[in-house]
Amino acid sequence: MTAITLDGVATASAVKGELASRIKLLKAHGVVPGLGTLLVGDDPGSRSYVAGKHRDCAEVGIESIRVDLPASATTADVRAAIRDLNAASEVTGYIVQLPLPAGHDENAMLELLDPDKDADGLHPTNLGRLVLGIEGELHSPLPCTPAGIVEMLRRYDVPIRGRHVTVIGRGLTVGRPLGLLFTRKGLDATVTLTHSRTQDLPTEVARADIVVAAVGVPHLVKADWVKPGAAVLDVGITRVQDDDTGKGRLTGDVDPGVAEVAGHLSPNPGGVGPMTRAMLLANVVKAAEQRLHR
Ligand SMILES: Nc1nc(=O)c2c([nH]1)NC[C@@H]1CN(c3ccc(C(=O)N[C@@H](CCC(=O)O)C(=O)O)cc3)C=[N+]21
Repeated sequence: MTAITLDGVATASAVKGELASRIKLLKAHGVVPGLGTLLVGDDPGSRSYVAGKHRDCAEVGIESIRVDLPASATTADVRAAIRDLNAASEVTGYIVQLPLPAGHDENAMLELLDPDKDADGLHPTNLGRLVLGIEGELHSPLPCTPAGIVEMLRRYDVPIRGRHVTVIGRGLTVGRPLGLLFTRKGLDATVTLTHSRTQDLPTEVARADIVVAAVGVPHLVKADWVKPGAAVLDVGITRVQDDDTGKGRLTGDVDPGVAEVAGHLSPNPGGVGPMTRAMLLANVVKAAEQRLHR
C-alpha cells in the first residue's frame, strides 16, 4: 500500500484562488489588504521564507511591505520597527520572522504587536483567544501552521472528530497551538502532545490516527511505529549538509518508509509549508474583512 499524498502545493493553490476573489471584493469596498514582514539579520533560510511571502502576496493581490533590519540591530531598533508597523495604515497585518537573532527576547517582542494586526496569531491575546475557543465577533487569527494542517485534513476528508492525534513537538508555532486547536469544540480530537522528554515515543505514535511530526529531527518517525492507514504529516525540516554544494538538502522528520504504511502522507517539502503560507494570506484577508465590518 502506498499513502495518498496530501498535496500542499495544490491545496494551497486552491486556497489562494478563493482568497483572490475575496481580495477583489475588499478592494471594491476600498480596503486594500497589506502584509508587512519584519526580518532581523541575514539568516539565508529566513530571508528566503520572507521572499516567498512577498511572492505569495503579489500572486493574490495583497500589497506587501518589507522591513529588513541588519543583524546588528538592537532590541530598541526592533521595538521601533514594530511600533512603526503598528502605526502604518497600509499594513493591515504583519509578521515578525522567527527566530530573531540571539539576544532578542522573542516573547517580549511578540507582545508589542497590535493584536489586530497579528497575522501569525502569536500575540498573547490571540493565543489566549485560541485557548478560550472564541469564535464570532472576537474571532482571532490562528497560528498559520496549525491552521494549514487542519485545513489540509479537511480538504482531503480525513476524519478528525474523536480521532487520536499524536503531535511530536511542543514549539510555539506548531505543536503547542496545534494541540489547542485539535481539542477545540467542533474539531473534537483527542491529542497526545509529545516532546523531547517523552518516554516511549513509538508507543505514543502507534496509537495515533493522525501523526504530526514537528521537531526537526531528520527521519525520526519510522514505518514500524505508524498504525497502518494513519495520516502522517511531516512538518519539521532540517538542512542536512551531506554534499559538496554547500547548500545542503532539506530533510523532514518522517522516514520515507512511512509512505508504505500510512493512509495519507503530507510530504516535506510540498506539504504543510505551502499551506502555512496560504493561511498567513488568509489571516491577512480575514483581518481586512473585519476592518471593513467594524
Ligand atoms: N513569525 C513566523 N511565522 C512563521 O510562520 C514562520 C517563522 N516565523 N519562522 C520560520 C517558520 C518556517 N516557516 C515556513 C513556511 C513555509 C515553508 C514552505 O513553504 N516550504 C516549502 C519549501 C520551501 C523551500 O524549499 O525552502 C515546502 O515545504 O514545500 C517553510 C517554512 C514559517 N515559519
